[in-house]
Amino acid sequence: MNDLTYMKLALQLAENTRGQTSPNPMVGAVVVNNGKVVGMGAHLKAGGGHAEVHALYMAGEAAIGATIYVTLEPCSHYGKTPPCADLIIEKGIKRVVIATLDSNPLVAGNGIKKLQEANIEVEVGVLETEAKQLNEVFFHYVDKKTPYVTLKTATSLDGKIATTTGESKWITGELAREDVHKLRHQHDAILVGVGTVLEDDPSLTTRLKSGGKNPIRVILDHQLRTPVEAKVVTDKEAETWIVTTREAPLDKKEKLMNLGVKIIELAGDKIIIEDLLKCLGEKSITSLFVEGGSTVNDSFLRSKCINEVITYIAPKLIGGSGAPTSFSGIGFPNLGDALQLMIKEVTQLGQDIKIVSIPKGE
Ligand SMILES: Nc1c(/N=C/[C@@H](O)[C@H](O)[C@H](O)COP(=O)(O)O)[nH]c(=O)[nH]c1=O
Ligand SMILES: [Zn+2]
Repeated sequence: MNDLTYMKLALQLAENTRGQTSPNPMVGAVVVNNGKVVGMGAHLKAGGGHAEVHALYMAGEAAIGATIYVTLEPCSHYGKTPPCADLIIEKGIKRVVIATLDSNPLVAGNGIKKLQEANIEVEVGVLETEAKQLNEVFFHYVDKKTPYVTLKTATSLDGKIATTTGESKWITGELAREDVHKLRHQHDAILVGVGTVLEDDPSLTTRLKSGGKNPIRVILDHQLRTPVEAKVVTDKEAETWIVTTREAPLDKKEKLMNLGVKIIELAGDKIIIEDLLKCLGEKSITSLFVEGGSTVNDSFLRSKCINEVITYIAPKLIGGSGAPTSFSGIGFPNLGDALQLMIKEVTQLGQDIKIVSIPKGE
């Protein structure tokens, strides 16, 4: 067993908390003494104990002279819990192996400095790429203060999201749709346009056999056309925020607010995606799952604010020039302006293909 083995275990512990630690990063820690794992832990929720605290608590006396593997630099500032760097020193740890530094420039390196001043051996960069990938949403949010945007589409082989008569249930199969619900669980918020609310009356909740949390539902609706009897208003399954503009009629605003909907009014008479993301970031939304429809997708596409695209393709041919595709609106008239992506992953889910891609140059 070596450093890689134990850091892989720490990364696995962190990965399994995906969707429950926001707005904090996912972190895993493993304490090893004389070739034996004597403690392990993960940060389970924001405000809860950090991974190192759980692992050191489990290790007890066995932490003396041991090595701790942590996927992110131990914190050195008093947040909701005392600094882990101090605890590591207090518990007698001899060596600290860290996968990656904290991305917050205010704290990066302070934890390490504290440890080295206490004559603890520190090594940084073990499985660094994996650790950065694990928390790419967190690092993006710390850096930009806006949510990491994942745009998802589900189409037939000929790129349709519905038939010419608007029928769309379902294009993709069980496994692909279950995968979408896992993504909903992992995101702080899910976003659709009012067109999708009017067309599908979606609930936008997470329905997984193993349970899962419902993301906050964000509806883009600049004239406030969302019906008061829509599921997202009446089902009380999750918070619903409707983003609108000064064009919204006052009486409709009051009616929806009385039904528990949060109304976010942006300046101007149309919704600018950059302003929307800034506003959501200020409300601690670190990850946003854009589930369409085609008008909203077009606005995000042209805003160049997409961080990841997930495309599900079903082996069906729907046809019909009037059948909608995943992006409508004006798009990019010049091919040279098209959003160039890089494919990161292609998997098959039942009969459907899932493609994960990111904008080139990300
Ligand atoms: N038509 C399809 C989708 N359609 C996606 C959206 O248009 C739907 O309104 C939304 O998923 C409905 O949300 P719900 O009510 O919470 O189930 N998405 C998919 O992955 N496959 C499809 O075949
Ligand atoms: Zn900590």
